[in-house]
Amino acid sequence: MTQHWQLAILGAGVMGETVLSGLLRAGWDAGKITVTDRRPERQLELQQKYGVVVLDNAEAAAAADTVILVVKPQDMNDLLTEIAGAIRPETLVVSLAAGVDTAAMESQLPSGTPVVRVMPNTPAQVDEGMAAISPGSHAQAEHLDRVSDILSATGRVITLPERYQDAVTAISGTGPAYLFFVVEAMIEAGVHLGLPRDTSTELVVQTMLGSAKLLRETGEHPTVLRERVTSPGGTTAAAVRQLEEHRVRAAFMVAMEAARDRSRALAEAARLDRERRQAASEADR
Ligand SMILES: NC(=O)C1=CN([C@@H]2O[C@H](COP(=O)(O)OP(=O)(O)OC[C@H]3O[C@@H](n4cnc5c(N)ncnc54)[C@H](OP(=O)(O)O)[C@@H]3O)[C@@H](O)[C@H]2O)C=CC1
Ligand SMILES: O=C(O)[C@@H]1CCC=N1
Repeated sequence: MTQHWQLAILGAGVMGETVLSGLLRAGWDAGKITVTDRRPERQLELQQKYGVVVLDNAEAAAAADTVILVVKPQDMNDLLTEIAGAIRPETLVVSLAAGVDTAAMESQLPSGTPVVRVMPNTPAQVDEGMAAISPGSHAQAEHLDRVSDILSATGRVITLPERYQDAVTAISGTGPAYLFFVVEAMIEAGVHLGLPRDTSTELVVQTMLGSAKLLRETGEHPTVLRERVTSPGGTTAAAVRQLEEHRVRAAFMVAMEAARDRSRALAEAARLDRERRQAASEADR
């Protein structure tokens, strides 16, 4: 893959490393990717493991055409303040943070900076990621193409209006955790039914993988696939009745609403933090 631009990944924790390792697996040039992180031991680890150059945030942003921000939402205001002076008119800024909207980022960057907001997920670690991307007010098709190139190295990419991003965060961004939770519960249930833990784990993981593949490859509605497993008066009907009685479907609904609301609350907290800083800096003058 020909990589025409210099990339900086600012904040190489779980998700930053997921993007970095995915790009390198896909054949991107390590010499054209710089990374940053807060802790010196983490910086050394990244340098040794991936052979990438580690810089500070402002240096990395100044040298890059595309700057990918992968810090926690709560750390975003500090990071934007740190790099704003290093952003050139042609620099594309990409954020992977939950809840942080493009208007908020644009307000902290030089006027006219193209910004793209992304919600990725960790299955990108095995090239089965799902990412939704949304343009800010100055992002053009070429910027979306560039972000799509980066994320399609590790999975699927869709472009959506930004108003959907809180819901996307609740579904595909957070979703792997719900599925791991279900897997944990099923493994534990298998152990309670008397299976050895490793046997229960193998049965559950392969069932999860096979079911996902069946959904994707047949394109059938999940209700149809579930009905095919449900013999009249059989074991599945007995189990699903219990899931309904324990309101598992309703629990998913409220859990995902809570994730969506938390995404919105993170944006609101960041907004209040910016206003507090603004007021403090005006009081200092
Ligand atoms: N994990 C996931 O499944 C997903 C995460 N995201 C988003 O990705 C972002 C990162 O999440 P995640 O990777 O899980 O979090 P991590 O805490 O694992 O990674 C964030 C990293 O950024 C570092 N950091 C913080 N501030 C700075 C700074 N100013 N300069 C350089 N590095 C800094 C942190 O250092 P330190 O450890 O010292 O704090 C940490 O190593 C979040 O905004 C999250 O919403 C989106 C989708 C999925
Ligand atoms: O839990 C979080 O806030 C991040 C965003 C989506 C998945 N993990």
